[in-house]
Amino acid sequence: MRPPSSILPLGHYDTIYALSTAPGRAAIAIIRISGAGWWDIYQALCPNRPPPTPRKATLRDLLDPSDTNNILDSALVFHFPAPKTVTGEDILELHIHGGHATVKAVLAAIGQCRSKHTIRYADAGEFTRRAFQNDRLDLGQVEALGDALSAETEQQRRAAMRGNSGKLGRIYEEWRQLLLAARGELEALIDFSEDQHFDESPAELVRNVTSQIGPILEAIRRHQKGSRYGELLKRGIRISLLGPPNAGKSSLLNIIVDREASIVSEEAGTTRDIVEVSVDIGGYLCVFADTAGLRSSSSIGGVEQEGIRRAKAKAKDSDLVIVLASVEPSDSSNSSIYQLASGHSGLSTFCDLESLKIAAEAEQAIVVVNKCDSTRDLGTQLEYTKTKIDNLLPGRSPAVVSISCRDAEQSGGLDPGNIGALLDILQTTFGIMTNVGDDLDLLGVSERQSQLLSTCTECFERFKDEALQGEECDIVVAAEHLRAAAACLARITGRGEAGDVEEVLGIVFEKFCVGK
Ligand SMILES: Nc1nc2c(c(=O)[nH]1)N(C=O)[C@@H](CNc1ccc(C(=O)N[C@@H](CCC(=O)O)C(=O)O)cc1)CN2
Repeated sequence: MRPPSSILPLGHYDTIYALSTAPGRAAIAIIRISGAGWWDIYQALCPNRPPPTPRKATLRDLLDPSDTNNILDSALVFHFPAPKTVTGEDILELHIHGGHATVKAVLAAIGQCRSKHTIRYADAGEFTRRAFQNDRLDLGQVEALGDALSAETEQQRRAAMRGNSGKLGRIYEEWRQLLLAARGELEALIDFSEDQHFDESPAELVRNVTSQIGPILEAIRRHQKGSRYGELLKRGIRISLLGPPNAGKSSLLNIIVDREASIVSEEAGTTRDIVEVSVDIGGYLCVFADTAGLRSSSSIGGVEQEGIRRAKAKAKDSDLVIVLASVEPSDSSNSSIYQLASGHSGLSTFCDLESLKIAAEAEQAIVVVNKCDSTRDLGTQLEYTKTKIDNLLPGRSPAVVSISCRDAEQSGGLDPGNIGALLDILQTTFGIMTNVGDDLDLLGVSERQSQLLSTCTECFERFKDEALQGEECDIVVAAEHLRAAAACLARITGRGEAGDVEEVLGIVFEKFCVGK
């Protein structure tokens, strides 16, 4: 029988197959086969049966090619004819029962099929690589797919899907075409200026091109902002918990992650190193760094001092700083401790100045006042605390929330220890930190793409510098800057004259699993 699809595959690639669902026991497993060899595989497994109707589920017994009395499984099979498929090639999907032995037997049978096409097990990401090679996806979409596959939180998933539409790739391609056209005009000047009459003088032309790239430059800035926010969602929001020893940093972290993630001890200065814990708060991936308690005292040892140094460095590097203040009796041994407000029965609100200094410089900061136990009446004291913090961090007015780790650990109630309020404030803050405006697609710009956009703007700047020379402007040099800018855009999508596509593909496909 002739294969039902008369359309030849686009490239001359091996036929690849793989288990595309997770290995292990499951109700159903899907084996995907991509390439011209699909027909030989189908015939070997379903001898003398008519081809499946394209894109329709067809029930077939799969037989062992070396012993046709041995029915391997009763499966649903699908044929997706090239080129309108996910890889651009013919695809055969076998939806089989998920038992280990069934999957193993069917994979072994496919491996034994005879064909003039080489049939082999796929490498990691190879189906997606085919999609790229056959122009079904651009590099940005491949990256987004990788992100979608590794998304663990709702916001990671949303950011990944934003890069998936191909819209960004189309925009970059449009810009690239514009630049190439402008470069073409400049080069026409260079090549023919002696024997042809041009409406525009070279200086005028360069000026026109400069005004054409103005809006692109603006758009690039928006894309870079989107990328920063998208990365916050994808790689997680890095949060540092700062405060004096025993303020309750580790307890709070443990309550938040709801597991024993870092050492909790009554002894001051036990969290010497930085413990990083990832947690999903309202769909946002948060990476908490539980740092050594900050205190400046000559009596502390070298190891602890190193811990403090690292804590400060980490805090500078984080996206959000949570300063932990607490309500307790005064600790005279700690010179950097600061009394924010004094209250009843010898209790005051304390914070340390080092933490506040770091918060003053942080991208975002929140102050959490711990040890506000239900037994304490702290209303006015907390009001004073808020006012004091606003005075100490002018223009920042960070959210101040009171909690009690002790209540959270010990008692029931609706929201013991007010932790729910803290989590609400965190979520609101994350929303503000990642608010990219109406054009949500900008969240799909990856870090790699953003770096290329930076290089692209550098080329623009060089072009503009050259253009500013007016009559002295060197057209050859100016055209070269435009070519370099266009090449950056080509490397984003992996199309056009993108030189190092293989290298980029290597990086992008590292994330992929076999079967994808
Ligand atoms: N069984 C199965 N489920 C799957 C996939 C798959 O390959 N197989 N996918 C694998 O990633 C995802 C779906 N992605 C797909 C993307 C494009 C086409 C496709 O055939 N596109 C054609 C025709 C589109 C149409 O019918 O309108 C095209 O784009 O030309 C199929 C699946 C998730 N679920």
